[in-house]
Amino acid sequence: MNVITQEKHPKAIIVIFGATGDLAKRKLFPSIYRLVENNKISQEFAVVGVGRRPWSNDEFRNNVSDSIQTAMKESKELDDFTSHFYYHPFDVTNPTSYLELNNLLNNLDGTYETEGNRVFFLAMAPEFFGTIAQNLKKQGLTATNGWSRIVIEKPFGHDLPSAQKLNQEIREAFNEDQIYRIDHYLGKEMVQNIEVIRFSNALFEPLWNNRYISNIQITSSETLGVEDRGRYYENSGALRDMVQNHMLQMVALLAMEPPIKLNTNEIRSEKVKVLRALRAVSEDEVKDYFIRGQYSNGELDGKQLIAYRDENNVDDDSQTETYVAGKLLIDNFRWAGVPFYIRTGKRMAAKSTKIVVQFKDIPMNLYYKKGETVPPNLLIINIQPDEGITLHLNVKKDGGNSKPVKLDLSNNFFDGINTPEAYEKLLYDCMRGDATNFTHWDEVALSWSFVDPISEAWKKGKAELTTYPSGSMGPKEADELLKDDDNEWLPVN
Ligand SMILES: NC(=O)C1=CN([C@@H]2O[C@H](COP(=O)(O)OP(=O)(O)OC[C@H]3O[C@@H](n4cnc5c(N)ncnc54)[C@H](OP(=O)(O)O)[C@@H]3O)[C@@H](O)[C@H]2O)C=CC1
Ligand SMILES: O=C1O[C@H](COP(=O)(O)O)[C@@H](O)[C@H](O)[C@H]1O
Repeated sequence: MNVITQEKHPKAIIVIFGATGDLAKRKLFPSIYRLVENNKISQEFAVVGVGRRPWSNDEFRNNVSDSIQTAMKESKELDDFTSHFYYHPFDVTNPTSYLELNNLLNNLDGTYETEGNRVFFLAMAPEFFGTIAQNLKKQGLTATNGWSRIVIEKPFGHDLPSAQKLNQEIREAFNEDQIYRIDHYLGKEMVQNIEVIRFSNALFEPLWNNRYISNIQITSSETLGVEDRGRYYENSGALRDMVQNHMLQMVALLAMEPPIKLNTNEIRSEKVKVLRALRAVSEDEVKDYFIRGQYSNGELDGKQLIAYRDENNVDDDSQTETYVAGKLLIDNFRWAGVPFYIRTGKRMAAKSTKIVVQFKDIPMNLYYKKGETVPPNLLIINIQPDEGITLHLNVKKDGGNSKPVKLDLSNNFFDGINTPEAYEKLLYDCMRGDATNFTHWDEVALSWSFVDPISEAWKKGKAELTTYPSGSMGPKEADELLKDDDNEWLPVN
């Protein structure tokens, strides 16, 4: 059972494994800064960074300072803040070094009165997750008077068997309620808003089913290419990188039943039921339900872009997909017959994550001429870069009969554009013991079970790998997927 602390300003030592890396610099340090600045966590905090580089505390603090200046786009005196940061270099595969780390943590515990509370944030490659978890336990770092929690970055495995193995290794050292598996989409303001939009509006919930909804489309497109992550991405592809986690989590939130209570166990259990109800796609059916693509060269905003195969650390003949579109069916009473279309890709025309809920047509067309169709009502949940909701309605306007209009509740309607960063929220939740927006093992396992036959079919060449020009919205084959159902992708930019 997770106990959410009532303490307003939780206190703990945060140990970041991989503190010299990209994630720590771009996301974690600025998030900790904002938590302290906004008085969310106790001013009595300490952060210990672990990496192999032989940095001193001062070098580490300068790196933290740089990261915050870059993220906040301002230069502020940060010495006071960075004085809470300590660096402890060691190779995480060396068990004896954990004893020295423990001594440091015990000392800092005394200095900052953090009551033995520890967050171990694993911002490192997944092959180290099991070793670190086990050493933390064996060398006594979790045996304190306070609480110990472990935060695991993605990817959580490569397929179901590897995820099971990893889970077992972590579970030998930590209980499920101490494990916080990060899916940073669950920390996004508008992803968290899906539940609120659904369950606090009499307008939507009665319509949220196969009687009134025609289809749901989830798009998460990126303009960035694979950047310097070719080595990782070659073994991952868009299916494992985005679909297995972020996309399926959004499907689960959109499709789940109202939980009995808004607590961790009830919400997770409803999401699990959705993942269990996902219609499995057999290897031979994959080509009918999923399209995979890879970006070729192209142009975006006047800039020439190279093909995926020409990126660093990418095979000249790579078969890795940088784009996936799919049609998912949920076999339960609420959703039978309603396709959930998903698409995600790199080097697309726009950076945009949006959910479009398309309602069914009204029974009779009174206002449009014969041959004209009434534009469908749409509820659009804008996740990023704009945050908000847009409702497409038809009203009488400009003296005409009926015209489509948009009811737009965007950023400035909500409380400011500066909604907290996903990592900021998730770190705070973890320190309060709230695991609701982290993925339970059952969700991870079910997601891999769904995704594995797809990657297996692709590995066996059972479906074509198409290409799409960089700067486009993906391969044309993805349009066919919807056309077969008389649907089409609705624009996201
Ligand atoms: N970067 C991102 O935006 C995202 C990253 N992730 C995940 O976060 C994790 C970290 O990613 P990222 O920060 O990009 O990776 P980096 O390669 O930038 O950083 C890796 C870190 O691991 C440390 N490290 C590697 N081997 C050892 C070792 N044997 N002992 C001690 N430290 C070691 C490195 O320290 P040193 O070099 O000093 O040894 C470095 O701090 C990965 O699981 C990734 O998938 C997830 C989502 C987004
Ligand atoms: O987890 C990941 O997400 C990012 C996209 O995240 P967003 O918050 O910018 O939408 C993606 O670029 C990366 O490949 C993937 O690992």
